[in-house]
Amino acid sequence: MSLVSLDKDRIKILLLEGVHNSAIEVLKQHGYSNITALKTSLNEDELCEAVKDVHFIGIRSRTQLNARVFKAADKLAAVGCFCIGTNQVDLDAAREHGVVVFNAPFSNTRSVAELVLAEIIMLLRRIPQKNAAAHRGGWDKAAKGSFEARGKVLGIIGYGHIGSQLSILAEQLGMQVRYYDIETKLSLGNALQVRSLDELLAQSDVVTLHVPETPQTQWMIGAKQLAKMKPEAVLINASRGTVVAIDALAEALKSGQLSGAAIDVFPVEPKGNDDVFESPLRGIDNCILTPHIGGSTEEAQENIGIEVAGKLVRYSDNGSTLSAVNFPEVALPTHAGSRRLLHIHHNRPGMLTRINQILAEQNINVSGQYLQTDSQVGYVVIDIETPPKSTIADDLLIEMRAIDGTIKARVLY
Ligand SMILES: NC(=O)C1=CN([C@@H]2O[C@H](COP(=O)(O)OP(=O)(O)OC[C@H]3O[C@@H](n4cnc5c(N)ncnc54)[C@H](O)[C@@H]3O)[C@@H](O)[C@H]2O)C=CC1
Ligand SMILES: O=C(O)C(=O)COP(=O)(O)O
Repeated sequence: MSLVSLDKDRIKILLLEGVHNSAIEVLKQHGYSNITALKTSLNEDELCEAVKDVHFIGIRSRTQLNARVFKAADKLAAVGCFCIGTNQVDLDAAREHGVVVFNAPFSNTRSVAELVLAEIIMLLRRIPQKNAAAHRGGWDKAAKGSFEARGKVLGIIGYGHIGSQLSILAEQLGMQVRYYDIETKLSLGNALQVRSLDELLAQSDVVTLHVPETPQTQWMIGAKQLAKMKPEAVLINASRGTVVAIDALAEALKSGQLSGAAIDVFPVEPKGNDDVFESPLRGIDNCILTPHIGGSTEEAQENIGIEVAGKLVRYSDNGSTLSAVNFPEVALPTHAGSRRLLHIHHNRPGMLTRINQILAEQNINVSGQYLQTDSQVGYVVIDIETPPKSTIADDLLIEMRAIDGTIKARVLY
C-alpha cells in the first residue's frame, strides 16, 4: 500500500456550525469534494464518533475540540476555526497529535465593532426597555435617563483588532475613548490608555469588553467590578461568555445599579438554532440579548470562509503552516521535480540529524528543507529528488516514522 497522501477526493472534510458556502467553493475549486457540512455543532460524544475518519474539520466558536476528541481523530491533519477565537480548541492537545489549527484573525472584526457602536446608542437612549414596553402596549415617552453618545466616556477593555476599530468609530460620534489592556498599545485618535481596570470602570459611561477567553479574563467582571462602575452606566459584552459573571450582571440590571447591558456571548450557548436559549438575563427589559452574532454578517462570513478554507488548502497541498495558531510556521517554495515529505516530531535534540541520516544512507539528494520548532514540536518540510513513481519515498517514510519522537510523517506528493 502506498503511504503517499490520499487522492483529494478521498480526503474527508467535516464542516460544522453553518460555515459559509464560500469555504465549500474554495475547497471544491482546489479539488476537495468529499465534504460534509452540518448547520449545528456536535457534542463531545458525537464529535468523537464523527471525527474518526476525518482529515480536516472546520468549526466556529461553539464546537469544543478537547483532548478526547483529538485522541479519537487519528487521521486529523488540521482544524480550521472559521472565527477569531480559538479558546474552544485544546491547542496543546492538537499540537501533541500533530494537528495544525488555523483561524481567521481579522475578517469579522468590523462587524463586531459596528454592532457594539449601535448598541452604545441604543443603551444610552434606553431603547431596549422602551421597545419592550411598547410591545406590551406601553408608551414611555420621556427624556429622563436618555443621553447622547457625544461627549460620553467609552471604556474599552482589550484594545486589539476590535477594540481599536471601535475606538475610531466611537470618536467619530464624539465619544471620549479610554481603554485598558494588559499590553502597552498604540492609542488611535485621541484615545487614552488607563493603568488599571478599576480606573477604567470608575471613569466610563459605557464599558465594552473585547478580550479573548483566557484564565486571566475568566469572570473578570463580577459583582465587585460592577459595583465600581458609574451609577447608571451600561455594559456591553461581545467577547466571550465566561468574561462576565452573568448572575451578578442580572442583579445589577434588576436593581438599577446599571442602566442597561448588551450581551452577545454566554457561558453556555445553544448547540444550534433549534435549541432553547437559557439565561438568567432572559426577561430583563434593559438588556439587549443577541445570539452570538457579533461576527455574523454576510460580508464577514463569506470572507472568513475564503480565508480559512484557503489556509486548509495550502496546508493540504504544500504543507504550509503560515499563520497557524498552535504550530511552528513553515512555508517552503515548491521545487520542480521533487517529492515532498512532512515530519512532525517532539522537539528533542538530534531529530533533524536522524532524519538526514536516513536520507544520506539512502543516497537521496535534498533540494529543499525547512525546519521550525516551538517549545514542544518540530515541523520539517523536506523536498527530495526522486523519480515521480519510485517507491523510495514510501521506504523513507517507514524509516522516518520509526524515529523515536515522531508524531506524524507523510509524503505530501
Ligand atoms: N461576538 C462575536 O461574534 C465575536 C467575538 N469575538 C471575541 O472578541 C475577542 C477579541 O477579538 P480581537 O479584538 O480580534 O482580539 P485581539 O487579540 O486583536 O485583541 C484582544 C486584546 O485584548 C487584550 N487582552 C488580553 N487579555 C487581557 C486582559 N486580561 N485584560 C485586558 N486586556 C487583555 C490583548 O492584549 C489584546 O490587545 C476574541 O478573542 C473573541 O473571543 C471575536 C469576533 C466575533
Ligand atoms: O470570531 C469569533 O471568535 C466569534 O466569536 C464568532 O464566532 P462564530 O463564528 O459566530 O461562532
